[in-house]
Amino acid sequence: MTTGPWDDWNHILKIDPDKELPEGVTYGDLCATGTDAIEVGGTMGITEEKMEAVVDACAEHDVPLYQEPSSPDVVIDNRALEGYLIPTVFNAGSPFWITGAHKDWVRTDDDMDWDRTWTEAYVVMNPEADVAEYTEADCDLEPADVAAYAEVAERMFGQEIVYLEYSGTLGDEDVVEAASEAIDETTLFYGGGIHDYDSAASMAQYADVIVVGDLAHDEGVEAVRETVEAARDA
Ligand SMILES: CC(C)=CCC/C(C)=C/CC/C(C)=C/CC/C(C)=C/COP(=O)(O)OP(=O)(O)O
Ligand SMILES: O=P(O)(O)OC[C@@H](O)CO
Ligand SMILES: [Mg+2]
Repeated sequence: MTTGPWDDWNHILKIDPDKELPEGVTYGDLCATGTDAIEVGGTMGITEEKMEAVVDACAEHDVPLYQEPSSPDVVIDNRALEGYLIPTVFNAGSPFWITGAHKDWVRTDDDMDWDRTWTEAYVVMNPEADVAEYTEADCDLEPADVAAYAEVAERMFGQEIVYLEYSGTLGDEDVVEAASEAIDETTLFYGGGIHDYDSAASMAQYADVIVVGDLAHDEGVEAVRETVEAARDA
């Protein structure tokens, strides 16, 4: 299976263009936390203008930048981006979030930049998160269900990334462990509720890459650094 830059990552910082930074914190400070990559994205309130502003603010700093669009109309064409990580939600309630939005996107673009485009096979796990409501995800899943989704993603759909998304709450270790055991070459991303060294370590023991989001907006740089350290130690 082809590999990607994420093979060498431990930590991603996800910056939400619709959220403020804590007082005194700059995008440059967040780029300098030691994170391996920055994903720019969020579910609600996203516009091209907000996306551009964050990408431009991070562009001069030495960290790979990726856009993670929540819909085709917010995809931006910005050379500072290494590329696009496009979600597809395996447990979505509507096929629109599995292949429909993707079809619409490709249909409107006659010059797709495939060399910079990858997919992330999401399994959305927190029913309270905006992303669960947005995609009408079926979050009522046992570890064995999640493991099966992960195996299907790798073996049947050739996905290079499986993303366990607990956005806003810390996940169940048994679920993350089951998913990690179900896949071989595919890289396991885990995101949701990571807020300190220990919570980062608990997920990084099973996930290949941990994704930290709201912490950057709520707490700032030191808290994010702790999670980078945990990801590296794992
Ligand atoms: C085909 C294209 C270009 C886009 C569609 C991509 C899809 C299927 C998006 C589905 C939704 C999704 C998985 C978005 C990714 C970003 C994400 C999960 C953000 C975090 O969500 P929350 O934390 O719930 O949202 P807020 O923090 O904005 O409330
Ligand atoms: O904001 P948190 O809860 O850290 O979640 C990170 C990321 O998985 C959200 O898409
Ligand atoms: Mg969020």
